Amino acid sequence: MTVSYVESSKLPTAWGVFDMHGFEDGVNDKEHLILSMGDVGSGEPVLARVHSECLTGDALFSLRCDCGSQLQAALKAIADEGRGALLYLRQEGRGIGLLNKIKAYKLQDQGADTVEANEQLGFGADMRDYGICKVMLEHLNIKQVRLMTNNPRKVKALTDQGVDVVERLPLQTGQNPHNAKYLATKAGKLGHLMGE
Ligand SMILES: Nc1nc2c(ncn2[C@@H]2O[C@H](COP(=O)(O)OP(=O)(O)OP(=O)(O)O)[C@@H](O)[C@H]2O)c(=O)[nH]1
Ligand SMILES: [Zn+2]
Repeated sequence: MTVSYVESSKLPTAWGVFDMHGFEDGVNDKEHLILSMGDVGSGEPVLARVHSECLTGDALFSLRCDCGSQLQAALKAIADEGRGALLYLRQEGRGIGLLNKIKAYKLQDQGADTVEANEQLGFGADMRDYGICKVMLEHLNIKQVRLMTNNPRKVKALTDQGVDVVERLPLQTGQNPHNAKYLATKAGKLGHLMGE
């Protein structure tokens, strides 16, 4: 087991008061979070979001992607149900890191799409690893999830490691003129299900 639970506290947000649980990844020293609300360990499937860190979108209001809008929509959906969990995974830039994402953005400014930019830098299109999710979910006794995502590969990655994804819920929000090409590339090259 590479990820270990460290501590929990309350986290009041604009949408309600979440329970924040901190985890430490022993392999790469990354610090991951779950924000949960309600009795998620009761055995009923849990409304869940596995969100990959995007500093520019989540914290800096970037319109280059849809991450910030998806993060807000997921937290609101969980608060509306009064029960759910958001895993916040520190795999910035689809796993290549913030500084490499800036390099990828520069290549995109020069005409590359999000996949081509990663490849020109010597990375795969998507370097993320969801291997820690099961242990994090098990800590809260979550066995079945209703997953908010447009990414079927994320569903498969979780299923492959033994997380029971009983339902996939589209999470389409935050479209704007600046991210139109980005979203089209996700649908065309990365298999994201858009337009539902
Ligand atoms: N390398 C790279 N990473 C990006 C870029 N734009 C966003 N990201 C990162 O992509 C991750 C989010 O992944 P997305 O492909 O937008 O969405 P997803 O998580 O696969 O799918 P959803 O669950 O539907 O949101 C975050 O880690 C972002 O930092 C980009 O142009 N290049
Ligand atoms: Zn983003």
